[in-house]
Amino acid sequence: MAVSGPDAARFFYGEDNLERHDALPAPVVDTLFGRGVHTLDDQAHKARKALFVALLMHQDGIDTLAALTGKIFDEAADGWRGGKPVSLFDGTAKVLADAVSRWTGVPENAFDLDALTADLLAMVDGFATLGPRHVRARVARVRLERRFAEIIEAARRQEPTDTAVSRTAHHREDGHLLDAGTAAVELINIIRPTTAVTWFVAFAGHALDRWPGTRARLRAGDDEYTLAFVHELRRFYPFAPFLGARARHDLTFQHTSIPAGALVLLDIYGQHHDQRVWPDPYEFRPERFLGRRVGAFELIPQGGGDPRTGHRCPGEKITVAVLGTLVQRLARLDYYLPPQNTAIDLSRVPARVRSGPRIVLS
Ligand code: HEM
Repeated sequence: MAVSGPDAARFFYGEDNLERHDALPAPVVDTLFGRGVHTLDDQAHKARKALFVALLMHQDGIDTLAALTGKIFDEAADGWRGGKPVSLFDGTAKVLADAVSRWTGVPENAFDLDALTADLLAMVDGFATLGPRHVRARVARVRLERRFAEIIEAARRQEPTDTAVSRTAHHREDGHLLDAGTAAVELINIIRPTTAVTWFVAFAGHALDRWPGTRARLRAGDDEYTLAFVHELRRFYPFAPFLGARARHDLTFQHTSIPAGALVLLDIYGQHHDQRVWPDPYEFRPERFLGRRVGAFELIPQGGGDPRTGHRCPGEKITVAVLGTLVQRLARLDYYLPPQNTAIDLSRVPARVRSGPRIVLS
């Protein structure tokens, strides 16, 4: 059963209504998420989630990652100059994979950066599609889980430090370390989705092209407007289309019965384009977020409710901070879009800008 709207989100995240194990299709687990925190419930979820909250929701750490990403983006953009078209998508993905690897403390020579970036993108790009992209996603997951398990084992042979690699390696539940494979899955659950912010940077390139009036306040470094722009990006453009969970017992939602075990889908895209919540939902208008307090169940590209206790994404603050830094930098770059097809390709999940977009820096 599909449900939509803030009341549906409240119901979806309501204590004791739904559970996650067995809710995600195997093709999604075997590519995008791995067998980790996304599939846990109750006490097991609480214990695992504590690790992510500690690693990802600390303001100093968020600021450090955003600043590092900005610095690496500036260096990369210098290399994009010279008149040749560059894919904003590919260029940004490499910046993000580099920044998050350094921030989490992945040993410097553990990966070839291009190969790592390609594998991280493949896991996101192929989870919802059968065929070659899906095969590529599975191969990427197997390869990265194996390599990250080695990195976890190496970290265990060293004194604990403050990095995410070390803290994941030494994280204990019920007094026991996680097996190295599971610890690897959870480390990838930080590195992969940070790289996935690429999709939204590409959407920002699309938005700046379609609505050039949005550029000035970003360029000026107006942080309040930048936050509004980032929220509007995450509302307007499609990313995760829906979330799934199973009814723990017989339930009723808005007079409709949901039998125990039934799959409940929360329609994210539908909620973000519901005009009762967002007037003129198909207009890209960052101003709608200025001065607006966003409720915990209204804007849900990364889930709803409380990320500390429920399944809501613990990386949302990181996403917002990193995107804010990058969209301001993008707005300040002097570039143009050569002729290309910038349509949003909805046949892909996640959708993406068909051409990248490709930009030319002067
Ligand atoms: C492109 C940006 C991102 C999007 C669209 C996104 C979206 C989501 C969604 C929809 C969920 C599932 C919520 C649920 O099951 O109720 C989720 C969970 C999660 N996300 Fe993100 N995310 C993003 C970025 C990040 C980042 C940057 C990190 C880490 C640095 C991260 C780490 C996680 C983790 C660990 C979970 C599992 C939480 C749990 O099951 O308790 N995500 N994300």
